[in-house]
Amino acid sequence: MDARGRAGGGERDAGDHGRSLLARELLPPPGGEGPRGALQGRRPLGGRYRGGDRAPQPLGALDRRGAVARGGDARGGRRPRAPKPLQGPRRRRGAPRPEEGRSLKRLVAEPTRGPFVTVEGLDFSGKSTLVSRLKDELAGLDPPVYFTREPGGAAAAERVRALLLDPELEMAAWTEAYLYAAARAELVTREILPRLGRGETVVCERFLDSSVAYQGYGRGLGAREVRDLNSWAVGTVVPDMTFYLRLDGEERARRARGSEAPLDRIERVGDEFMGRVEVGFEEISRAEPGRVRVLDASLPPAELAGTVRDEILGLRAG
Ligand SMILES: Nc1ncnc2c1ncn2[C@@H]1O[C@H](COP(=O)(O)OP(=O)(O)OP(=O)(O)O)[C@@H](O)[C@H]1O
Ligand SMILES: Cc1cn([C@H]2C[C@H](O)[C@@H](COP(=O)(O)O)O2)c(=O)[nH]c1=O
Repeated sequence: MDARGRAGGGERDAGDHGRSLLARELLPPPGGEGPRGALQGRRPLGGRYRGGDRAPQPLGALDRRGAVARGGDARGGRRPRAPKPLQGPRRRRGAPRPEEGRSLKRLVAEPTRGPFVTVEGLDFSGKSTLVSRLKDELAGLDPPVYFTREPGGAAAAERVRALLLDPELEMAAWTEAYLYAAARAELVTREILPRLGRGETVVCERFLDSSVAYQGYGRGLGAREVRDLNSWAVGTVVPDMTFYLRLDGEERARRARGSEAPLDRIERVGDEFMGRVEVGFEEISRAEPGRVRVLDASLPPAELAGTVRDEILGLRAG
């Protein structure tokens, strides 16, 4: 349960059961080092990134297969030890399986990556309402649609969520940014990557854009710095499509007043902060019109859900 008493969308103890080959390769051995073997040789935590002038990988730059397949360092630097890539040719759903005689390993390495969709927006813009309708509209599909949220969606990440949203806690802006990134690393490694690798669709309420908007713009840490920090957490996982729920301040304030739940630590920061966060989301959507679809969040919930459902079905159809 979170600060508002809501259960996590995809919360479950990931455990070891049913984990895909890909996930097993990404997860550390017991007592091992970290979510990616790639974390060897990383820059030290703490202090600002002084890694020189290499730009982080632009969001939205990778195609669906490539986003998971390529194991290289998103910053073009030292190549991390790459996970085994999903690099085989794409097999259309229903097409004949590769001919007999090919090794099991080869077959395992050839699933079609599923679409990764995120829902973004300011607090009270209607993300949870939209996602809850989508759960009904997209139930029972094969491959399934998996719904999750950030921060959270995995046992350890839900614990981090509780810390992040605890109104009793104070923390430095970089501490906050690292904790969001840590929760993201857990969710990506344990839940998102394995599912995409099995061809499932993943819909995530908030993702990296929220860190860029809230910590990068809102807290003033810088969009590039926050993306850079998060490159270790997301690896090469980039949303195929992001729905940004745009809502004017007045309607947002009206919805906030109508909410009975106590405000969490971030919601308490104040209007100026939220104004900067909004600028962040607007900048992201301007910079990446191909990935970010802006929705008028004042439309009726059923209309919004219908639009997003159709887009997701379109993505699944390829
Ligand atoms: N399309 C809509 N039209 C009118 N009211 C809406 C709409 N969508 C959501 N609401 C209402 O706005 C309030 C906030 O919605 P919701 O909890 O879905 O937002 P949220 O973006 O998930 O918020 P948070 O990020 O703070 O969790 C709720 O009272 C909800 O009923
Ligand atoms: C992922 C992410 C979230 N936040 C903020 C945004 C919200 O205020 C809370 C999450 O609560 P919600 O009810 O689930 O929307 O956390 C952030 O500041 N940075 C992030 O990366």
